[in-house]
Amino acid sequence: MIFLVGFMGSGKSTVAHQLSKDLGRPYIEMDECIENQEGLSIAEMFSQYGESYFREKETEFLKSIQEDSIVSTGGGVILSEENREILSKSTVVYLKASWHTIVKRLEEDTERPLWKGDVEEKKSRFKERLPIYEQTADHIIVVDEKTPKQIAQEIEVCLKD
Ligand SMILES: Nc1ncnc2c1ncn2[C@@H]1O[C@H](COP(=O)(O)OP(=O)(O)OP(=O)(O)O)[C@@H](O)[C@H]1O
Ligand SMILES: O=C(O)C1=C[C@@H](O)[C@@H](O)[C@H](O)C1
Ligand SMILES: [Mg+2]
Repeated sequence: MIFLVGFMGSGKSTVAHQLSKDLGRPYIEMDECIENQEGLSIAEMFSQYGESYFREKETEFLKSIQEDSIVSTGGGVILSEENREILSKSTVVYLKASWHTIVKRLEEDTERPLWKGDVEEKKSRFKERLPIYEQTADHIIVVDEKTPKQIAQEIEVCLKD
């Protein structure tokens, strides 16, 4: 299993798709799978049942993955110790994007429940998570100013080591 982790907008979904094509391996979009299982969007889960409900579903989903695949995780997957424990049994790649890159990419976004409101709040969430992504990762790939193809190729090199 290869887990791609990183903040919202760091390119996990985009790069997972590219890697999957390059390596001929299946990929899983965690957020989407949970939404399908629950029959609700993430925004609806947050508003109807609260963030903790979504976090429980995230852990259940991680535990249930069987197929050896490339997993595009949710941005907050590294928050729980239990999740980090599960991730540590596989290869974890952190897509490290700068704050500037994230803001540029999510400028138009209205869907992500944790990308709303006060900019300082969002920035402090970003800063708080940085060290956790780094500690959880086996490989750190800086993604700023790179194409998805370049990023996938860098990952492929790391995976060979
Ligand atoms: N290397 C890149 N260069 C330019 N734009 C990119 C790159 N990677 C992703 N993007 C764009 O940035 C936005 C966010 O990318 P993506 O949805 O892949 O991020 P994510 O990490 O999966 O986010 P989330 O955690 O919210 O699911 C998309 O509009 C995507 O097209
Ligand atoms: O960063 C986060 O905490 C999140 C990121 C998204 O991928 C979703 O998993 C959800 O919106 C929460
Ligand atoms: Mg995504």
